Amino acid sequence: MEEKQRAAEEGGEEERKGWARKAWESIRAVRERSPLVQCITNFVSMDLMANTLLAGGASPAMVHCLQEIPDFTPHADSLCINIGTLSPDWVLSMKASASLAAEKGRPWVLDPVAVSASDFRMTVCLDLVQLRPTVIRGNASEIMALSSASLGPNKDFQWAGESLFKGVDSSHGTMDAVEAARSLAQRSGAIVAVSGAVDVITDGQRVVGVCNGVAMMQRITATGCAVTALIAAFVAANPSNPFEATACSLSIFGVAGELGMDMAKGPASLRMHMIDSLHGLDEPTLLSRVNITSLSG
Ligand SMILES: Nc1ncnc2c1ncn2[C@@H]1O[C@H](COP(=O)(O)OP(=O)(O)O)[C@@H](O)[C@H]1O
Ligand SMILES: Cc1ncsc1CCOP(=O)(O)O
Ligand SMILES: [Mg+2]
Repeated sequence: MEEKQRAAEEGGEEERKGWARKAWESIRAVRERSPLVQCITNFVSMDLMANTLLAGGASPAMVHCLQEIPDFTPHADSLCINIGTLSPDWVLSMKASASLAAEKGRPWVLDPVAVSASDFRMTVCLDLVQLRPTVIRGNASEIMALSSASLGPNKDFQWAGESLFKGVDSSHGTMDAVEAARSLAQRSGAIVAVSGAVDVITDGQRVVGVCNGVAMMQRITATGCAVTALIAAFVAANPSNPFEATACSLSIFGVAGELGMDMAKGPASLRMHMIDSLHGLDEPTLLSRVNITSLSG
């Protein structure tokens, strides 16, 4: 019995080390290739998102003007679409850009911020899901609401508590969202990532959990938006495996949060130290801290 337990623990450590190695290779690829990431994002997140991309080794560009999309999107290595401060003219840009990215075979990532805040937001998000995002990253409440709505209006199946949620912060834990995420991934063809204390990533079959980060990250606005953009950079630089790239980017962002927290006095200084830590992340630190494990076969 003891022997079996030891073997399982050793297996777990071997798996963790394997993921840590992948995480290091994936950030190296971002640093080497410096992918150009086009962001159509909310006003709140623009600064943190651009600085997170730069600290991670990517090149951010906040370009949302409809007239610029045909010239710009084909040159971007990936695209991040975030519905946080939505308005009708931006929806046109989002759809044009997502269609072009898909046409060119470029990855694009969707952040369904506060998707259940209004019918308008939900309808736009469902339309965007039809344009086949490579990755969808939201918090638990957002993924549960989007997954439920994507089943269609006549389906009587509802995720518990989903209708109570209206704001940008989650009122659910990520473990409540595993089945919703898996179901959304299967129906959309996207990798679905649910952020929280344990980030959950699924391609509809495999499910992994990322146990990095600190709770204080939730007290800084736009950390979720920023990690979605980081996913877009990682998927661009590691195109052959978007599932692994997504898990690695969430883990790396979490590690930056952990390192930043060692120096921070509160949310404002954590924001600064997190960016510094992401920029300075080295191989030994990453190899010892990445904490990704399978949650199912
Ligand atoms: N309780 C927590 N412990 C550790 N990390 C967390 C916790 N809550 C959120 N995070 C991290 O903070 C980042 C933003 O996630 P989250 O707050 O869920 O997104 P959003 O801002 O979209 O609601 C993610 O990298 C996530 O892993
Ligand atoms: C506060 C707020 N309001 C509209 S978008 C936004 C930022 C949300 O950022 P995040 O989803 O990363 O918490
Ligand atoms: Mg969010």
